[in-house]
Amino acid sequence: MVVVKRLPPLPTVSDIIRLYGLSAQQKLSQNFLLDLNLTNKIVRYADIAQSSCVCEVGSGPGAITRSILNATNAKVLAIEKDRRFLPSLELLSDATNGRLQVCHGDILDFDWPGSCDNIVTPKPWDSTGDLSIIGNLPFSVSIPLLLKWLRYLTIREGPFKYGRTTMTLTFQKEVAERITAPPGHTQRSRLSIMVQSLCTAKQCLTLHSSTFVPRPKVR
Ligand SMILES: C[S@@+](CC[C@H](N)C(=O)[O-])C[C@H]1O[C@@H](n2cnc3c(N)ncnc32)[C@H](O)[C@@H]1O
Repeated sequence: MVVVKRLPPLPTVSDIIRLYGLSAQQKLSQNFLLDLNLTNKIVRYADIAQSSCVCEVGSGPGAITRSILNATNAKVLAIEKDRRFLPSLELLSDATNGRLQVCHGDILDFDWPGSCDNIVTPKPWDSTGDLSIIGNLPFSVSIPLLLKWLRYLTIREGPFKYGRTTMTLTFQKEVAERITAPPGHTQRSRLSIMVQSLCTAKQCLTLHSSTFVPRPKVR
């Protein structure tokens, strides 16, 4: 039986936002999830219990981060571009005895080998790897990031050199529909073909815009 060490009592994510004065910035697509029941559900869909390392893209105030830390014993790399979130993420890191590592930077330039080679054991390409990726993606970055990762997939580089990597990511609804559209579907596009030729893609959950704070202007 695997015993998962849960986080000690902490201020709520809403308290963290208030305490640190973390107003959302539209230019960084900051739309936060504050409901831990929902972030727990997202993490359950991600099925990361067996992963030894979980990379979270854009941790922000850390609700998904907390859910990952409560659900698994994995090492968590929180990649966040906005330095205003670093103190609150470091606070969370202290509560985990360093199981959470905070990486300040842009996910588009992330040094995968430098950050993961010492933590993740490479597996054969066709078997489940020890690395998982999760993220409530900044909408402004989601398509360039996906295209960059598809390129990495073809050469088995970046996050894809450790075996099969599970990615659980949020996209705008119409982008998710394009990614998963089967042949003949009205949303079938180049994106559907590129993604589906390299990955198994499925839509797990539809998040209503009212679940984000602030509410995004897109669907
Ligand atoms: C939609 S918010 C999600 C925040 C948090 N994970 C949540 O669910 O509440 C996107 C987060 O990604 C961060 N971000 C934006 N662009 C980024 C980039 N290029 N690299 C890393 N993080 C980025 C933002 O600062 C923000 O914290």
